Amino acid sequence: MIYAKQLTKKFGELIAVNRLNLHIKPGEIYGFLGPNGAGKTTTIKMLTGILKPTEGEIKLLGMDMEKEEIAIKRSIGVVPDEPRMYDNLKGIEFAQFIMEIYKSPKEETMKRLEDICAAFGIDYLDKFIGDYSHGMKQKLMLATVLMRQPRVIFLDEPTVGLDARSAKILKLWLRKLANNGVAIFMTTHVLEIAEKMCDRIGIINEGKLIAEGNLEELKELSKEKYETLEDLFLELTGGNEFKDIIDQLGE
Ligand SMILES: Nc1ncnc2c1ncn2[C@@H]1O[C@H](COP(=O)(O)OP(=O)(O)OP(=O)(O)O)[C@@H](O)[C@H]1O
Repeated sequence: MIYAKQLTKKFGELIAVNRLNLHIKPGEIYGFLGPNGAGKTTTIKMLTGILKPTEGEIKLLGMDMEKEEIAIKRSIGVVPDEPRMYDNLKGIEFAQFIMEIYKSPKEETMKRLEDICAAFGIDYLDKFIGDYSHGMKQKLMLATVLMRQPRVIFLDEPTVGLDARSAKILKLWLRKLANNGVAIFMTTHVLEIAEKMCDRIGIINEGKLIAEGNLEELKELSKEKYETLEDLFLELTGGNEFKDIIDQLGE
């Protein structure tokens, strides 16, 4: 569903993503973790056709990004960390606009949108997007992606800005989609979410994928037997340099 081979992005001298290999299967929720500036968003941008890689190969749903970019973009769903929408449209107008762009069957998609809005507590489709909070925009963005039923979904920090209820609904919703064969690629800084939600986790640091596997496999990789993903993550990404500071702060 998601395949990347030797994926690399350079910004001048900086290698933001360095020879990344990924292989994500149908029904899998893949968590992509890494410290600030590690290369997560750059990876998502390349995988979703927003940014052209310097080197490497991308295939989504068996299609080659170089040859079938439009067909890929039509088939996938992307929820960016900063949802950009048209402030002068009402929520419902934005949803209809998306349906038209993607040529979604109207009646059926509208029915799904209603169900999603009911689940996420979206009762503001008749109001202008310009008057929404960050979380309200995030939920509308999610709804307009989910209503299209894409087979592959990318989410950049999906729970940021969501209240506890919406975050919980999102987790359940994504698991249901995965059970139906959808592949989900998400970044998060919330390690607890990765631990609870993801079937497999990849850790990127300074552009390189330094570890990958399910929770048990990742724990095997660490020098010490860690109980939590947080401790393991800190070890793998060099965060133990801060151990003294953490000790001073009394943890
Ligand atoms: N358009 C750009 N031009 C130059 N450098 C960039 C550009 N976009 C990203 N970078 C750099 O590439 C590196 C990776 O950035 P990226 O946004 O992918 O990190 P991230 O893992 O998503 O970080 P965060 O967790 O803070 O969102 C950083 O050093 C960043 O400064």
